[in-house]
Parts: sequence; C-alpha cells; structure tokens
Amino acid sequence: MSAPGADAALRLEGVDKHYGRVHAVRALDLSLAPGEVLTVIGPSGCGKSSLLRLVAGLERPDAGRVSVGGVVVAEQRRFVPPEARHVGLVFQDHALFPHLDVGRNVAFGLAGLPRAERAARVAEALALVGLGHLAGRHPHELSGGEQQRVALARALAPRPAVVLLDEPFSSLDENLRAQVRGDTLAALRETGSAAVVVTHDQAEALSMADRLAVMRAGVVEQVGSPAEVYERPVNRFVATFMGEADFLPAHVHDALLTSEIGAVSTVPGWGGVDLDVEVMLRPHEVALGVDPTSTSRVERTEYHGGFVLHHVRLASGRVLRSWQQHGVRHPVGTPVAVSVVPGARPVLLSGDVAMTEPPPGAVR
Ligand SMILES: Nc1ncnc2c1ncn2[C@@H]1O[C@H](COP(=O)(O)OP(=O)(O)OP(=O)(O)O)[C@@H](O)[C@H]1O
Repeated sequence: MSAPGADAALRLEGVDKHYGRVHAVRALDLSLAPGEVLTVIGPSGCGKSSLLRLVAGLERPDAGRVSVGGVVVAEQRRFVPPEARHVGLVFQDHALFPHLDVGRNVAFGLAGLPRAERAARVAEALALVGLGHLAGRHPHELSGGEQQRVALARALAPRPAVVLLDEPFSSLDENLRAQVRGDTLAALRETGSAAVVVTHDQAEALSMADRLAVMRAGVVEQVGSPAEVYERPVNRFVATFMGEADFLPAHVHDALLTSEIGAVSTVPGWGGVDLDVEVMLRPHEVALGVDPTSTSRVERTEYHGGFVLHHVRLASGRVLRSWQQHGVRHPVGTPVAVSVVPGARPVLLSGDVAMTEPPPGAVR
C-alpha cells in the first residue's frame, strides 16, 4: 500500500501513543526526505525514544499512520513487524551479540540473501565504517567506538530506507564521540540513508542535522534547519532549550527596538508600530565594553577554553550573558557598557510566542 507523498523515506501522520495515562506522543506529523538526517532533541520523557520505537515497530500507535519508503507499516488495521520494515536500529549500548564475531553480527539482518551476496554486503558495510580488518573479532575485543561502528555497519548492511539512532554516541568519551559522529555521518551520506538521531547533546543536534526537531511533552514544538531553530525559535521553550537565551522587556517604536541597554536593533517592516515586547538575546549577540560610568557589572565569568562566558547584572537586576573571545577576561565587578552587536536581528516575543510580524492593533 502506498502513502500519499510516497517519495518520503519516513512519514508519520497524526501518530498518537499512550502508555496507560501517559500520553507519550501526541498527533505527531513528521516526514523525512531520502538521505535526510533529522536530529531530535527535547527534555527527558518528552517522547523521543517512543517516536523511534513507533517507527521501528517496537510499539503500536494508538492512532495515525507510519510509512517507510512510501509503504504503510502501521495504521489502524495494519502492522508490519520490525524485521520487515526496512528500518535500521542503532542504540546507545550498541547491543551487539557477544557470542558472534563482528562479521556475523553485521550479517545478522541479511539472512534472506544468498551466501556470496551476504559476504559482499558484510564486507561493504564494514569497509564503510573502516573496520574491514576486524571482521573476525568478538565484541569484547573491540573499543567502545569500534563497537558503535559495528552497530552502525549492522544497521546499514540491509540498505534500510531509514536508520534510527537512539543516543548513539552518549557512551563514548568526548574526543571519541566527535570522531565516531563524523564517521557515522560520512557513512550515512555515502549510503544515502535517511536517519533519525535522538540526542541530548545540543551541539550534536545542531551540527549533525539537515533538520532538527525540538520535542516537548509528546509534541514537536519546532522542526527546521539547525539555523532556523537556533536563530528563529518559535517560542520561549525552544529558545531556551536549544542554546542559551536571555530575555529583556523591550519596546518597539517606529521600527526601533529599545530596552534598558538602549537601542537594540531596527525591526524592518515595523514602521508605525508602538508596542511593548520582550527581546531574546543570545550570548553571541551581546557586546561588552569597559565603562566606569556604567551601572552594569560583570557578576561571573565561565572559562570555556576558546571563549569566556561573561554574566552581566544590569541595573534592573536582570542578567545578560555575553561570549567574549579567549583573551578577554573582565574581572568580576567590572562596570561594563552592554550593547547588541551590529547587524543582529534578535527574536521578539509576545508572552511565550515569538512574533514574526506586528499584531494588527499595534500599527498606528
Ligand atoms: N513502556 C512504558 N510504559 C509506561 N510508560 C512509558 C513506557 N515507555 C515510556 N513511557 C513514558 O512515556 C514518556 C515518554 O518516554 P520516552 O522514553 O519516549 O521519552 P524520552 O524523550 O526518550 O526520554 P529520555 O530522554 O529520558 O530517554 C515518559 O513519560 C515515559 O515515562
């Protein structure tokens, strides 16, 4: 059976899932183009793993439809079992079979193929992750990073339409994580597999994705390119969950945005508007300069290596954060003038919702 829009590698339409009283996934709509990498981020318990389990066929949806490669795999009266879904799975703990060597682990999902083709696929998948030379080893003879790459090879060997990765790098240490992440992305690109990657790591969510989805309480709050989600969050939750965000009361008058730090920016298209708003500022948008006459003071600094995060307490008591380059360390107590970097177009909020245009009543 074909779904509408059969070209999608994965499509969820109105998918709902309860566990008893917990509404884990709510009327979820999501689709992935072939070869697209989607990262999913959200607070603990927001339904990320449930989403993967519904796609994998490890759970049945209560309502809605799931299609993989244009084929409906779950809806009210249809349920295709996991092994027949053309979906690859990679979990945090690798889940390799300890009693099978690497080659046999990778061959696991290829049982239906003739022996020669199976061997060729195993070799191809292991070459893809750079582990062709370890086919005879057992999982306990591999490092954590190698085990994770074997898990990826096993998931990719059957050439699935979509690969699901649940916190795939979280058991690896920081240095190894960056490397295995890069290798994984390269392997996905080479095979052209679409992928859904669940992660807790903001940098990973931003840097791996073609598109990124932010979930809360079973709902996708925003999905878009990493730059869209980071630079144009649709609401306060997305703004604060995906990156550091501070907020100040502000006012727009004739397209000029001002707040207690003075002029913030112009707001193109807001001529003739007179409106109280809130402005969101990210630390890279906030500039500092030592100014003995200022009532704003550096309250705390955090050394991050390449950059130093300065927390500045304004006269109102509100705090703004500012990234300063490695060499800049304003000591605690330094009076600083705070401004917004030229060219910034900060997000404006009304209540918890980001504004894309002035409300009709605000234009004179
Ligand atoms: N088998 C289950 N039985 C009952 N409740 C469940 C079950 N699986 C998940 N839940 C609940 O459903 C909600 C969503 O869980 P899920 O594991 O999808 O969240 P998550 O976003 O992956 O969380 P985490 O980031 O902590 O892994 C949570 O409230 C969780 O407690």
